[in-house]
Amino acid sequence: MTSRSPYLQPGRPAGLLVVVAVPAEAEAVLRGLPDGARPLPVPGGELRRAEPVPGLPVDVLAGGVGPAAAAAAAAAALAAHRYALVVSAGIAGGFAPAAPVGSLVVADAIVCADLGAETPEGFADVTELGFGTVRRTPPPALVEAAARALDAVTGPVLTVSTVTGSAERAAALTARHPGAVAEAMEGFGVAEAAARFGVPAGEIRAVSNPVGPRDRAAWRIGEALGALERAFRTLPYEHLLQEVCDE
Ligand SMILES: O=C(O)c1cccc(C(=O)CC[C@H]2O[C@@H](n3cnc4c(=O)[nH]cnc43)[C@H](O)[C@@H]2O)c1
Repeated sequence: MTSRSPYLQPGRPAGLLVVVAVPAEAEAVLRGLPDGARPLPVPGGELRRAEPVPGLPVDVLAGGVGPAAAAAAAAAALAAHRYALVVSAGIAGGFAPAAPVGSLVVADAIVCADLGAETPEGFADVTELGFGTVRRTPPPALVEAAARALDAVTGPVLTVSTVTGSAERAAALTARHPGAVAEAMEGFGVAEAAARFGVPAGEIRAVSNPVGPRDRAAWRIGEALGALERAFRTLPYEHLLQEVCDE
């Protein structure tokens, strides 16, 4: 096993960190994992550690809603424990027709869609403005293995700080990010924290609502949480960890 990450040393266990936003998502993920997850402290709270494969810990942390809370929570866990892979997970809005309600999505790019400035020529992201990045790319082998196992759609997943509530904004996002399959609020924060620790990151989402005109009554959160549970029951953990260690 070879790895560029200083966090993956031979003989030292390193598992998977799953960062969700809220406790309902954490419970759904944990229902998909073997019983007996135990609490472990992290700065500012606690996570729950399950072991779907002996010696392979899967830690589930509810980090809060939005990219800032997610980044802070992920960084705290990464500083406290050793991980080979970090995954942002939860419910999301799906872009039609690629990602209908109830479907699962695996990000092949994690894109911060609203970090930038309005200019006379339109929106310019921070990369265009000359500061940092708005895109993190999960390891392709990880994306392929997870998507195959979950029968999931793959494509860019956008991180936004405001849930889209109009057809106009949905159209603007797909025009700027062709092929985007979903939007959520935490993925880029988690990926930024992971990058700082030299750990690969991915994003898995279960679609609870279409991205578009605001219709809160149409959100199918129960259905999405069920899909999230199935995803975490199905993931081939050993294979995924091996893929990122072999990168
Ligand atoms: O609009 C509301 O009334 C409302 C009430 C409670 C919660 C919300 C949220 O926006 C929760 C955001 C939460 O869920 C993820 N999520 C799910 N669907 C979307 C979406 O279409 N766009 C962005 N984020 C979404 C997100 O990752 C947050 O964790 C709204």
